[in-house]
Amino acid sequence: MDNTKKLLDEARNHHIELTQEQAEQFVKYYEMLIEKNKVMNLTAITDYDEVIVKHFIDSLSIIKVYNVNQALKVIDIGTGAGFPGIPLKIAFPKLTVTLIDSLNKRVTFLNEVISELGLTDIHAIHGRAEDLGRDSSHREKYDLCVSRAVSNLSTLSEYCIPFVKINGMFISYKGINIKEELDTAKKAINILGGKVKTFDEFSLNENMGRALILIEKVEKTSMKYPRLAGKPAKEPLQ
Ligand SMILES: C[S@@+](CC[C@H](N)C(=O)[O-])C[C@H]1O[C@@H](n2cnc3c(N)ncnc32)[C@H](O)[C@@H]1O
Repeated sequence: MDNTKKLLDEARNHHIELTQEQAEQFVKYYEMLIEKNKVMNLTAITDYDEVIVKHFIDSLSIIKVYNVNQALKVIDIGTGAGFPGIPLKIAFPKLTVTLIDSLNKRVTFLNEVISELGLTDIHAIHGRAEDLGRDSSHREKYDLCVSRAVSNLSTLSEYCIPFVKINGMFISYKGINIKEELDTAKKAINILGGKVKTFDEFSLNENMGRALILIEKVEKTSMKYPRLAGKPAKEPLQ
């Protein structure tokens, strides 16, 4: 089956409607990912069918719990090869997206993808969450912060919550069985001005359980946070 048709069908199975042009952008992104993966470490998953589900559909699964089909300012922390930020921008073009990663080589790749796919209102920035979260042009400037596979929820909350506006949302993409991790992180979330709204566990396919944790920003984050680079990972708030 043709690659764009496969993607359109799989997206439809997950109640996501894409246009032919969007499907072509996803296929181009896949090709660039596989090509660049030969010279740098971007993804352990390379099979097209697996990339569709485990990277693309997983990134878009947020639509189950949050309306991303609107003009929101979104930041993706520790985006790596662009997940979930690039699939979100392709599928929901009204979003304005900022991608952050501490590895410059990955940011260079992301800029190549943005340019090749002709995406607009999306920027890739090289930096650490701990530094950019203190920068007034990013701090408390986003409606939505997303992050997948970067750190435990306590550390991640210190990276992410400072970027979110009051009444905005931080959504963490996790595997299932997150109850204990969530309980451990609740105090940190509270200290940072967040409040766990809900979490949703679901299956992407028969052997891939996933969870999305929604954390609402209810108060301004104290200027004490994020702490200096490295500290949130070394000594997670508890
Ligand atoms: C395992 S990868 C996950 C990438 C992508 N989010 C995904 O789901 O495929 C984690 C990424 O987070 C980045 N990262 C880790 N700590 C970071 C920090 N403090 N600030 C910014 N990026 C960070 C790493 O450079 C890496 O690209």
